[in-house]
Amino acid sequence: MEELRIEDNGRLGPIDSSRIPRFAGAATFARLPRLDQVESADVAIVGVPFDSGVSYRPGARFGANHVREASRLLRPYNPALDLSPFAEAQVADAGDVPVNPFNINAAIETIQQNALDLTEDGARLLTIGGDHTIALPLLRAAAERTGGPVALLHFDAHLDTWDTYFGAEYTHGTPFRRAVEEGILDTDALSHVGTRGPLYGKRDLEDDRRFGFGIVTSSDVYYQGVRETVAKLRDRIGDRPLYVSVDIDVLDPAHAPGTGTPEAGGITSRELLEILRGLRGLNLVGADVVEVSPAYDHAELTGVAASHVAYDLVSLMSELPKAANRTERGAAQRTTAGAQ
Ligand SMILES: N=C(N)NCCCC(=O)O
Ligand SMILES: [Zn+2]
Ligand SMILES: [Zn+2]
Repeated sequence: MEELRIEDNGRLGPIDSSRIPRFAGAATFARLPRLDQVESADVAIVGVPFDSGVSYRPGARFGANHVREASRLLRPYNPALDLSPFAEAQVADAGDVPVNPFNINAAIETIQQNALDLTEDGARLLTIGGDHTIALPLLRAAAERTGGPVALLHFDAHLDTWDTYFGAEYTHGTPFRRAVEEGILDTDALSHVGTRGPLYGKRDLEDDRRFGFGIVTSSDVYYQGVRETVAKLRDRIGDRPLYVSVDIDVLDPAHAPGTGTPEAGGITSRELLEILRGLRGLNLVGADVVEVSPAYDHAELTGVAASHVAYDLVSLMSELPKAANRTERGAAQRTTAGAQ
């Protein structure tokens, strides 16, 4: 069947929802073309169906396709930024990374390799998870591409700088401690936003501070508001290469019930979107939206919130030039299959 896509500014855009009902056909993110349907992408969106690193409720392996389904209603013009992201840049859906559900180390390696492959030509990568374990290989790939440590802006109810769970080093509660240990994060420019909820002990916060993180808690966002939050974050990030990781549980469970480790007292989707829009112009080299677990979702609330978060992140990326990669890995070094 003919796809009847919008073409704008030479870019192959979404299927035209005025001619093919938006609820028809297979879902790609925002009904965009698949990566194999375009010559090359400036912004690629990839799914990582992996949830073998969770400590509580499972199901985030189904998150990427849930977000794709919920993204059918997105439209091509973003009024909040006065921008048409799919005309500004060629954006495409790269499908899912074929991750091993039984071997976390193998999955991490596959994710890293696929992220490197997808960014080889300077494309900026937005990943839809998956549990938060996947941020580690994505950060490794981002740091390899930029040729040094990256700034991190981490939206989450949780710190995710814990050490181990049941002796396991690579879990969804530990990616950012591992990343600091590996030297791939710029420890002058690390921020958590939306943190809240009970911890194991005060030591969690002491460790986190020692690693270099600054914290804007969920309550801080409430008391100081979006503008001051954005100003503080921008100040800390400066012009460094920036990776943004969004755990959807940063939102209050009322806004995003479909997640694995929910905590009361979260920020609203409006606050999150406004903070993201406040990052306009920063050197966003990569981003993810993780921890969407559809079995716990209701009325697609979480899927819709995550799809809008992804849309605004793609909008920010669409305005940036292709990334100037500092390092490149030859094809011979690749050991894994390309994204499916
Ligand atoms: N990354 C997420 N969503 N959660 C981490 C929670 C770790 C814990 O169960 O203590
Ligand atoms: Zn979390
Ligand atoms: Zn997390």
